Amino acid sequence: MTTSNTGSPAGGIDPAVQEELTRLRDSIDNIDAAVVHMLAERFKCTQQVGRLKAEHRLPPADPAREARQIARLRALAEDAKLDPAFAEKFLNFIVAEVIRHHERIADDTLNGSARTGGRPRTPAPGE
Ligand SMILES: O=C(O)C(=O)C[C@]1(C(=O)O)C=C[C@@H](O)C=C1
Repeated sequence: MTTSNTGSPAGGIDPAVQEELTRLRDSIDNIDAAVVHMLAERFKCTQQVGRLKAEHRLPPADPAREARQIARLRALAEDAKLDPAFAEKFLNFIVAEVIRHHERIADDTLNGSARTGGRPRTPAPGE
């Protein structure tokens, strides 16, 4: 091709099409904002779970719980006409991040940096 693709036709976008696109993008922006807020709330809960697990020396990951969550979300996705494989991948992506947080909290709890307000603990002499 000799012309570059700028993403819009040379004569500009039909105003009716532009209006429809803007309307849909406004909804997408609202949905994305809701997703971010819901994820933030979910992470607030999982941070508390991470602290509880660390205090009681429980393992960061619970594969049996994850299996139940995946089965449930796959069924919900199917009902909602969302690809269940995508729903499973999305949950796994989030849970992997949660487990990383749990491991960090457990580490901080064991090493005492939680008592220093999250700052790295000063190592003892010879450490
Ligand atoms: O329910 C727990 O035990 C959690 O730690 C939360 C959570 C989750 O993000 O949903 C994360 C890790 C576990 O493997 C299972 C579930």
